Amino acid sequence: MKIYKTKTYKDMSRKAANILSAQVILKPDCVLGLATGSTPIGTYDQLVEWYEKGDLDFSEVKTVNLDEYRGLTRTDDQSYYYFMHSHLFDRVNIRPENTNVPDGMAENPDAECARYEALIQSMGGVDIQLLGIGHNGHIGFNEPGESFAKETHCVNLTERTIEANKRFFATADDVPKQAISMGIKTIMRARKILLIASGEDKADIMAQALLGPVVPEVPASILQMHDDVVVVADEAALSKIPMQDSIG
Ligand SMILES: O=P(O)(O)OC[C@H]1O[C@](O)(CO)[C@@H](O)[C@@H]1O
Repeated sequence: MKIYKTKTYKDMSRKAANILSAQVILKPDCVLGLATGSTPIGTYDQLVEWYEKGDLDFSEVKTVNLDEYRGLTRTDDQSYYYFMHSHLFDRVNIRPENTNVPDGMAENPDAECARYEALIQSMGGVDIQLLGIGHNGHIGFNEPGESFAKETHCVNLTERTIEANKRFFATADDVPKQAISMGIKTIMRARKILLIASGEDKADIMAQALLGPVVPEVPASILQMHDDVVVVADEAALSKIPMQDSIG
């Protein structure tokens, strides 16, 4: 595991975008695994900036997103489909047909999970998977206690996640109670994983995830078992991890 400590959120975003860009430049038809949440927004903004300068070409890039709420339409501004289009897909030259987000409106969610998992495999797997981390250690929507062996599946969101995400909705009651998410097994199959985190409120969980025991109660702890993980986080998020290096 390689850990880059940056001074600020902006530096974190630039470094993360740098790592994703390197993947796109080295393999123009790569498969990027993408994430939502507030943390990756700066990373996507940086990628867009470099694209606008002519330094990046997404015309052959394919993407698969980690997760999607159940019950939100694509036009709902809180759906992850909408998020990805507004923060990245509609701002670069990626082909819409090369982007993939689970269908949260699928009538048969189990069939949708199976379709999505098969799709990822048929694309040849994920070259680099971007991840944020929840305060309870979730990655994607894999909540504490879930088996590490799961592939794409339907998830019941925890109260803590609903609480954390209610800031994006009118009330906590409006936050969907379920989601479709890549499982830990799916995530761990990615050839490279890029975990990003920012802010003091993530310091405890980052220390638990990176230094604590590998247990389903801290889903992100499984990343210690992956042989190509890069962590990019700001000083605040890494403040409970003893280390020297700092960039940016
Ligand atoms: O980046 P944020 O907003 O702190 O969210 C952290 C995690 O929580 C989620 O938004 C889901 O609750 C994930 O998509 C994300 O990785």
